[in-house]
Amino acid sequence: MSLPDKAFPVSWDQFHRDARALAWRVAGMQREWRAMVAITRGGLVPAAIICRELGIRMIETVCIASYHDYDEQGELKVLKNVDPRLLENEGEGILVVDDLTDTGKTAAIVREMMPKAHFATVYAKPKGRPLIDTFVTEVSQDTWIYFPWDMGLTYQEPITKGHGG
Ligand SMILES: O=P(O)(O)OC[C@H]1O[C@H](OP(=O)(O)OP(=O)(O)O)[C@H](O)[C@@H]1O
Ligand code: HPA
Ligand SMILES: [Mg+2]
Repeated sequence: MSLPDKAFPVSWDQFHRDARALAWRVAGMQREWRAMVAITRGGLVPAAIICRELGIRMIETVCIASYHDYDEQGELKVLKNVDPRLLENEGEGILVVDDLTDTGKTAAIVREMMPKAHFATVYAKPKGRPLIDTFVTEVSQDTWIYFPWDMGLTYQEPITKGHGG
């Protein structure tokens, strides 16, 4: 796997704060949501935080699998679709949640199913941004976001090691 130029590690605390900030933004729209759709698997985490904040109890998933590398994304496969009732009215009143949009390919597939749904992600990269209605933080396209559920505590070399410090 090739490594990204820049790394953006996110702790559980920071993710909770950022997901809550996304909930505040969506709450500010003062809309009633028919249901929330989480894009698995990454979207399940912000979905849990946001549905709690917004009082949404009807939670559905759309399950999409992809082979992912930093600069390469394989074919996307829809493993499970949403309940057809949510597709009524082109997804109007549905809040779709994911952890991030990168190339926008995942969001584009779900957008095709529900063109009128509201798409919210915690993080966004420039290519995916046009596909998303609300997000919290934008990072550059050459940044890899490291989510807390993909990380563990490891020893860090001192910054000055090997530099005469
Ligand atoms: O905008 P894109 O380039 O499509 O990338 C964004 C998607 O990639 C990640 O999911 P991934 O497919 O890695 O699967 P996961 O959520 O199961 O980890 C992330 O959770 C988004 O869903
Ligand atoms: N981080 C984690 N998963 C991802 C990313 C990222 O920056 N882009 C696409 N899937
Ligand atoms: Mg995902």
